[in-house]
Amino acid sequence: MLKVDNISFGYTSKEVLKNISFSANKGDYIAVIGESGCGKSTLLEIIYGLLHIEKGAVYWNDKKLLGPNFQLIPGEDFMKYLPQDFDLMPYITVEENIGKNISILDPNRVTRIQELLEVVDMSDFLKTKVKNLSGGQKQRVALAKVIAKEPEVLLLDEPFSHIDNFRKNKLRRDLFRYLKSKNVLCIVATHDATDALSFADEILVIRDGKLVAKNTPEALYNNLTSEYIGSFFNEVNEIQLSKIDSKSTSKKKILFYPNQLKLVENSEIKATVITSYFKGDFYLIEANLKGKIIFFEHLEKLQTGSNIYFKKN
Ligand SMILES: Nc1ncnc2c1ncn2[C@@H]1O[C@H](COP(=O)(O)OP(=O)(O)OP(=O)(O)O)[C@@H](O)[C@H]1O
Repeated sequence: MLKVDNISFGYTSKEVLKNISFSANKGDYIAVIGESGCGKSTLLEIIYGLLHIEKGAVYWNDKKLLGPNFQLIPGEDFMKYLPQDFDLMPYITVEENIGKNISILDPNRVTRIQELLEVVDMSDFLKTKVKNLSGGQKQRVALAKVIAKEPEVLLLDEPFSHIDNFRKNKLRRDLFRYLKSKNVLCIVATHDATDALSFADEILVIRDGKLVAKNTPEALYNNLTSEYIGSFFNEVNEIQLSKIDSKSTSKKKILFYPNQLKLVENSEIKATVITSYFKGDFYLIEANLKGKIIFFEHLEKLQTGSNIYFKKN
């Protein structure tokens, strides 16, 4: 089990991580989300042992990890960390790069490299020099390289940021299935809602260096209590209750997703259409409701300026 116990850290006197605690088990996939600069990469670097912490500690199976001030080479052997600027050697081939993380004494070396390249869908590039690959291809090779060592803990920082949507979905499914089968604990810092919602066992939400929520994807999505968290997954409407309930005089604000508003023939909740955004299966409609911008889903495009009426699901 990995235990992060009350860690705080600052690059300068200003703390960028504050009292972070959580634990995770082998085989878990934990997604770390939060706005840019909130401290996600810093957290991964502390866990891996690249940054020295004065406050708090990180434990693996009850053993306290020493951190960079006590190691000749910073970083733990049983972990692998893939930073945002994936570290590959450009002038050697894909095969040689991945081979760097597999012992030359391993009798299955060649088949392991092939198996890893299959996971990231790069089998055709075995003999290609890394400098001749695109950004997304390099990222896939970098992923194959970090899993080559069969780490017990894998820390990935924005692992699919250079990969097109066309490949991303299959790659995510193949990679996370592979990591589960090997019982690897994987912690991923991500801006991508699908990385977190569809694959994670648990999501950690960081805001201004603090851990503000930790829960399953379903619990976080369905219990919409914070615009900060909800807007990571979808558009979030925040509306004063009295604007959608004529009987209410409450100043209380409620939060809801676009699919929780339904268009009706007539009602007391009237809005004006601003724009319709095509989303594939539906249009996301932006409308003005008594001076407040709201979003809702609708199957057809709506005329800008037309009046519409709602009820809340
Ligand atoms: N080497 C450094 N020296 C000083 N400050 C740093 C350093 N690295 C990061 N920071 C600062 O620490 C804070 C947290 O940065 P971090 O990279 O952990 O955020 P993040 O959540 O990973 O951001 P992003 O999503 O943009 O990658 C930011 O304010 C950043 O400017």
